[in-house]
This record gives sequence, C-alpha cells and structure tokens, in this order.
Amino acid sequence: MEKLGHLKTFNFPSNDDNNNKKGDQLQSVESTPIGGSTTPTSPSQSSGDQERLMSKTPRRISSTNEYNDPFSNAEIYYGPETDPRKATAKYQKPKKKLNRTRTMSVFGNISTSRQSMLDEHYLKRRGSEDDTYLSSKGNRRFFIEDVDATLDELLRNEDTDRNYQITIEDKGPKVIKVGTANSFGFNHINIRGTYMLSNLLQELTIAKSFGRHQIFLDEARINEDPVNRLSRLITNQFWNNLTRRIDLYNIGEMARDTKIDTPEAKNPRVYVPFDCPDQYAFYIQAAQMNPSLKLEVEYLPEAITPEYVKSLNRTPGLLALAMEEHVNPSTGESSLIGYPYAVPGGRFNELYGWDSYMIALGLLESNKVDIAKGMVEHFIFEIKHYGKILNANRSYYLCRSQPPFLTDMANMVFHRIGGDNNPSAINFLKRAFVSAIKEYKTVWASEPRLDPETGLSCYHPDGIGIPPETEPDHFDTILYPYAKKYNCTLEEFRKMYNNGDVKEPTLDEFFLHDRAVREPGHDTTYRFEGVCAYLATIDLNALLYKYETDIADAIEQYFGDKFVDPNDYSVSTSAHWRKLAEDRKVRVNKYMWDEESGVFFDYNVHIRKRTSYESATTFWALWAGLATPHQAQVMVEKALPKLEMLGGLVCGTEQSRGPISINRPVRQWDYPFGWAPHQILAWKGLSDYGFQGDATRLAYRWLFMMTKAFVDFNGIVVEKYNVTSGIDPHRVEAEYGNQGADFKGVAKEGFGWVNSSYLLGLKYMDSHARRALGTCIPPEPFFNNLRGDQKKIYNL
Ligand SMILES: OC[C@H]1O[C@H](O[C@H]2O[C@H](CO)[C@@H](O)[C@H](O)[C@H]2O)[C@H](O)[C@@H](O)[C@@H]1O
Ligand SMILES: [Ca+2]
Repeated sequence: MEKLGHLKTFNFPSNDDNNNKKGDQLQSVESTPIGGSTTPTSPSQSSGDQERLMSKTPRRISSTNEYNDPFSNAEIYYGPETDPRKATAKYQKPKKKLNRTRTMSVFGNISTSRQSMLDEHYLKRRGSEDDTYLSSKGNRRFFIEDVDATLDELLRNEDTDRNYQITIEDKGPKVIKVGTANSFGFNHINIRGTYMLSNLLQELTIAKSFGRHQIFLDEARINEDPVNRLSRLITNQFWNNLTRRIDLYNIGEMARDTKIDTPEAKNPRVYVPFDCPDQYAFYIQAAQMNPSLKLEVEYLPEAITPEYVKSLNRTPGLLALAMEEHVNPSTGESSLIGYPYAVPGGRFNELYGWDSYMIALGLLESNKVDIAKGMVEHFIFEIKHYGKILNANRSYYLCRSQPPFLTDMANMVFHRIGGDNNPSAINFLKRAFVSAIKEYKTVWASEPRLDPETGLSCYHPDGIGIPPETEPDHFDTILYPYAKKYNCTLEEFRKMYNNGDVKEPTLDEFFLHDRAVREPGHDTTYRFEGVCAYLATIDLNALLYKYETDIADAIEQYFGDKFVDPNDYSVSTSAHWRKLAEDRKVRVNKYMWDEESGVFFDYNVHIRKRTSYESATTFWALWAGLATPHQAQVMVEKALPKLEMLGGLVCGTEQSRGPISINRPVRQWDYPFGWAPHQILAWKGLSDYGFQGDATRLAYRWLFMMTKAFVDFNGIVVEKYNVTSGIDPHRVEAEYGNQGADFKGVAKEGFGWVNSSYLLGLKYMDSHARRALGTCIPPEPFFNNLRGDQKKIYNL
C-alpha cells in the first residue's frame, strides 16, 4: 500500500503534457506528491520508485484527474494541519514525516536543484501572461510560490475596506496575477472578479492554516459553480466544524462561551446532574489531567429551582449531556465519550433545542446520521435529568425549553438507522417516544404552560430576573427610567433588581414575558413583547398536534397499542392520543383561525382575545397536518402574498410589526427578516398539501438570496437574512447582530439551520433552476422568462 500510495505521487502540476516538458523533468528528480508538492524525496521510497525517479520516466498509474480532485476536502487538498518541519525538530525523523501521498501543496522552499533552475528564470523577466495557458482547455492550475506574500498582496490591493474579506463593496482593481503551474510560476495569469478573488483568499487562508508556504491550486477550485461550492462546503466542511463530541481532552473547547462576561465566567465550568456520578468522575479526571485548564466541575442539586438557576448567573457553565462507554481497542481501557452533536455556530457554541431539529434535517441530507442520532440521545438525557429539552445546555437556560420537535426527529433518525428491520432502531425509537411523552405531559400539557380554560399551550417558562445571556445593552431603554428613579447607574440598578433589593412589579411582568420570548425561539419580536407568556401561539399548538399524532402512531405500531408509561404508570392507547389531537384541532380552529385573512393568529389566554400579528408560523399548521385542505387553499391565496418577499418568506408583515423608531428598534424576528426554519417548515407544509409549486418558488427565492450573498460577500452564510434586500441581505443590524458574518478570510462553519436550508431547498430545484442559481439570476427575471409549462413548476 505504501508503495502504491507513493506511486500516486507521480502527477504533474499541469495536465497539459505538450507544454510540460520542463515540468516533467522537474518532477522526475523529486518526490512530488499529487498536484505537485515539492517535498524532498523520502527515504522510505522503494528502490523501484527511486529508479523511475532517476530515469526521469515517471510512471502514471492513472490519469491526473483520478487522483487530483480539485474539490477534495481541505485536509486532503492541503494535507494535515501540522507542519512537518516542526515535527522534524521534535522527533528527528524528517523524511518519514514527509512521506505523504496526497497533497496539492508545498510546505517549504522548493528543492535546491529546482530552485537554481527557477532562479535563472526569475532573473530574466516576470509578469507576462501565459498564452499557452490561457488557450489551454480543461483543468488549469496555478502555482502560488509564496502563500503569505500572495495573501498580503491580495488583501492590500483588494480588501479596501480592511475587513479581511473580498466583497462587492471593496473598490480594488479586482485582479491579481498568479503564476501558472506548468511554468512553475514563471508565467502569469490574471485572476479577476470578486467571486474568484474571494475564493482565492479563502483557499490561501486555509492553505496557510495547514502550514503551507507554496501551493498548486486548481482554477476549478476558485471558479467553481457557486451552488456546487456552497453545497460541497456545507456537506464536507461546515458540518464537521460545527460538530462537537465531548472527550477528556476537548472539554475546554466545548465549555467555551462568549455570551457571559463576568470574571467568574472566565474559567470553564461544567454542571453535572446529581445522579450522574460517572460523568462527575469523568470531568474531574479531565480537570486533573489538564490543571492549566482550570476546569471547575459542580454537581447540580436534585431540585433545580428558578432561585437556584438565578444564583448561577455569575458562574455560568456547560450542562452535561449524554455519554456512552467507549473501549479503547488497543489498551482495553474503557472511558466515557459524549454522543456527537452539532452547534448552531457563531456565539452559539452549545446544543440548542429547535436548532438541533433543523440541523438534523441537513445532517441527514449529508448522510451524517450518527450526529443526528446523537442529538436525539442528548434530548432523551435532557428530559430525564433536566426535565425538558433545554433552550440550550448552559446553566442560564435551565428553566426554559424551545419549540418541540423530538417525535419527528426520532422518526427521521429511526428510518435512517434501519427502521423496522433493526431491533436496536426500534429500541431507540421507543426510548425517544417514552421521553417525548414525558416531555409532552410535564412540560407542555402542564401549568403554567397549559391554559386550562382553552386547553391550549403557551410558552411560559420559569425563571427570575434579567436573562443574563442577552447582549449587555439590550434592556437599556427599559431599565433607564428605573435607574433614574433610584438615582443610580444602569449597572447598579441591574444588580439591585436581580438581587431582589427593589421590587418593581411592572418590570417583573416585563421580564416574565421577555424570558418567555426566548422559549419559542423567536427572540425577539413585537409579536411577543410584553405578552408572550399569555399567548397560545399557532407555532406551539401546531407542534403539539404533531406530537399527539406521532405519539398515537408510535403507540399503535411499536407499543402494541397499549402504552404503559414508566414515568407515571398510566396506560394509554393510540385512540386517546388521536382524541387529544382532534380536540386541539377544534380549539385551534375556534381560537386562532381567521378565514378572512387566511391566517392562524395567536390567542391571548389572559385577556381572551385573538391577536392580529400575521406571522409566517401560520404555515406550521400545514407542516403539522393540522389545517384542512380548504384552510391551506385560503392561506396560499391570502396570507402567502403578504409574506412572500424577494428572498423568500419574511417573519411577519410590515404592518404587523408597526413603525420603527429610536425608542422602538428593529427586532430580529420581525419584518424585514427571514429565517431558515420558517422557510423549511413552509416548503414542507405547502408540498404536503399539494402546493409544490409555491414551495418551489419560495425555495428559489431563498436559495437565490443565499447564493448571491455567498458569491458577493466572500462565501458568507449567516444566521438570518433581510429578505427584502437584493444587495446585502446578510446585513442585519438587530440585537446581537448577524452570526456567521464575523470571519477573517474564510467562513468555516456557515450557520447550522441555514446550512440545512440550502441542502433542503436544492431538492426542489431542477437542473434549469440550479443553473440559474449558479449565475445568480434574480427571482423576477428568472420567473418572467420561463416558458408556459415551466411556469407551472413555480405555480406562476
Ligand atoms: O442570546 C440571545 C438569545 O440567543 C438565542 O436565540 C437565538 O439563537 C438561537 C440559536 O441559534 C435560536 O435558537 C433562537 O431562535 C435565536 O433567536 C437563544 O435561543 C435565546 O434564548 C437567547 O436569549
Ligand atoms: Ca473587504
């Protein structure tokens, strides 16, 4: 294998044999890993290899392309993330370390023999364009002889607003000369335009992070169709960078949290459920193994009260998640290891509730089933030990949940791990449903979330005081009059209020709703401000309807239609759960449906009045299967036109949001912003009710907006978009800003649910639409230029 692997290294920087005589000679005197890395010959080469090298007749075992995939992952394209020269110093085994079989890149300076040849050329002239290169067909390649210098030049000339990104807003010449591969950098070619230059910046940044000083770079890699590039990055890189799996060594990284900035939050801290001694021992071991980490490990009490949660505000920590036993095959030692999960990204470096469902949809699209399954395991653990699926696994989220999706998530994973044919899949499904039933009964169908009068549920979490994870100035406008009243600073007032030193019932009421606003995941919006805990929302009640029907199906199929609840010993049948679903449907129709506007509105259980905020979550009634076909039709005719914008569905109508002013700033879950979960659920709901064309049209809009931002703004993928903006939809200046926008050189993770939305949206696109997206054709010209029969695809 070693030998064969090494033979693979006989590749050439150009696939143009006619123009490659010099390249052949150069290659033949050195061990040249695929793509033309100029690492020195390894002593571990076989003598046959050596002979071929010395005879200058390198043998190809296949075509260049077979081994040189211009779209391979960065770790393959640029090699391992360590610089062998450093390893050399440490281990004194230089040659062995360099015996890599696949790389497109170069670590250090090129060999002396080649250097002398190139030096001659360098003295003569540089800067002419490589005509043979320009006219050559097929895959062309560049030789970047100095990655750092090219990066500097690129940023100096092209990043004119100095944000380490090359975008349409930069005013540079939009062109850079780079060496061609078949001349080893002697001849040059121009790379032009924002998209290619920004891709060059991204590739150089990655190459540098892998310790590369010189690289060969395929033109195809920086000129890739953007739809392919984005889906490739999501599938092969973004998911990996968002995935976490707790082990003894990485807990520092997992525990990292930028949201809270108290001195006590500096050290990483883990809270462990009182009845998980194995996990406690595991974290203590992790702390002892790396004392410089200063990891603090604490048990949680058996009863987790709002007072206790508030007491942790200054000492926040990560909450333990599900772990499994792992036996090291070489030592036979067993230890715990966490189930994998994916985080949303940006400042959200923990396991979220509804994000996880949306992310799981995308992970499954990318065949990353084990991570989606891991997240279900974590939810089972959270329900058992924390009493609910948490907003996220940090101590300050202990009192609240997020929109419930566990039953659907478990079903999806179940089918991907073998379904009915796999007994362990059935066991997994049953465990998940036992947990979901507990969650349903104790969280959503119990007070204070259950309104006994209407039988509907509200987002009404426990908790005390100001949510500590919010950005520091978020409540300034609200708190300012109180600071004035007590003649103190805002900070002093915050402390007094949180400590209970002052009593302000109006403020208590405000924060009851503010904490509630964070449970529906729609934090924040004028739809919920000052009222959230009293609203039976269409979102939650549609999701609970889905729980009820999913539970009925599971009881019928997997529990012999008789479910003995191990948590409260009650017995129920599928008929019981179907009745719960039917009752909920009747109530939702009675309290929420408005035929005239075609919208399911929220219902205020406190003042017993339907609200009038038109929200995109009205489509969740379709996703859950709660609406009638007639209601779906009315929704499409009346509500959809009000919510459909250039870039897809907007959160709510502008009229519902109301006017914006200095005292009434924009909120991120209001007009004009659009969010991936709204798109994903609406596409599915509309398709389920036969409105495939509307779903496809909405998906085109969303994908266009994402692709255009990706092309024009250095590969950006963000948490949310301004769906009314055709120029810079990623620019959202609300609350904590836009996650995913803050990167230097290259975006590495996108944003969880937005990544999913791209992969899912593409499933609605035929090849014609994909091509149009690849050239960023805006929705209106695209739709207007369709033929009659094509228009039907988009219900136009
Ligand atoms: O820190 C402010 C808020 O941040 C979270 O909310 C937002 O991000 C979440 C993760 O992507 C997402 O689930 C939520 O819908 C977003 O609005 C967090 O969930 C909030 O509790 C928190 O207050
Ligand atoms: Ca810039």
